[in-house]
Amino acid sequence: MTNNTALLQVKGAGIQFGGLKAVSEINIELNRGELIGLIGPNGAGKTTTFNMLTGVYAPTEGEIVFDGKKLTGLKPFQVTRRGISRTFQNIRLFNELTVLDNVKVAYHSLAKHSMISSILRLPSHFAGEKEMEEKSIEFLKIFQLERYKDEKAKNLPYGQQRRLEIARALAAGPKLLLLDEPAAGMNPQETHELMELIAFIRKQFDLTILLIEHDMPLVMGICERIYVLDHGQLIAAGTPDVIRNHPKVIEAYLGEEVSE
Ligand SMILES: Nc1ncnc2c1ncn2[C@@H]1O[C@H](COP(=O)(O)OP(=O)(O)OP(=O)(O)O)[C@@H](O)[C@H]1O
Repeated sequence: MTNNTALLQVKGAGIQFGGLKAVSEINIELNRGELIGLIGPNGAGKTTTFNMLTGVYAPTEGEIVFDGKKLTGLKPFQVTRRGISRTFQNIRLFNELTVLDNVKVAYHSLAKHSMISSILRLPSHFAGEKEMEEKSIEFLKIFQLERYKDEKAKNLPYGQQRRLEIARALAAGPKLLLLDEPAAGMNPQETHELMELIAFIRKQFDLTILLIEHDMPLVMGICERIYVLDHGQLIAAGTPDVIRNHPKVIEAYLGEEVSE
């Protein structure tokens, strides 16, 4: 099925590492404004899919089209500029930088003032810096992190670090936000707050969101549709109700429990 309004089209994309086909000919289509889940047992190929979408790995088959243009072959920074931001399964913050600087770094790539004006310390540089700082603080407020702005990122409690990572991804001004297990390691209260926050930023920033998550209540509770990967293959796609009762999905997850 082709959809001209789709923001992202993954067309038969896959990747092979030596003899291992980590992801095989998957088709994913995200419409603008959707909040979609990507689930599957350990090692199913979820993070590898994110890595293909963000230019970390070039697919060895198929192609990826984003916002009407081919994405395949672009470098990660080019993908970010096209409008895709992500968070990582293992939090990747600049630990020694302050909370505020972590957001400013992301915002920097989009700032209007140039490197030359920064080096020459032209007035336009300072105007740009000020604007960048103000906007970064706005992001921190949304994530209730403003009071930590001068703390080093590494000193934040774990749940707050996860929120900071999302704030930083958002500061890059994406159209598509990829969240890799954003609730990992959070307690139920933090997870609940995170769900509300994800729903809020989606509306506020007109985002399309693709979410990898092992927390089933979270995925089932907020996603409109869900894609399921197993052994690098897409085994099911549909609404939470369809996925909950899908025989292949039940089998894939039973397999995981047994092997664990
Ligand atoms: N750079 C790489 N080189 C070789 N194999 C890789 C590479 N990256 C991923 N793989 C393999 O691809 C498969 C899929 O891994 P991936 O991390 O995408 O799974 P996942 O669904 O995200 O799992 P989890 O839920 O455990 O994070 C695994 O077998 C993994 O070992």
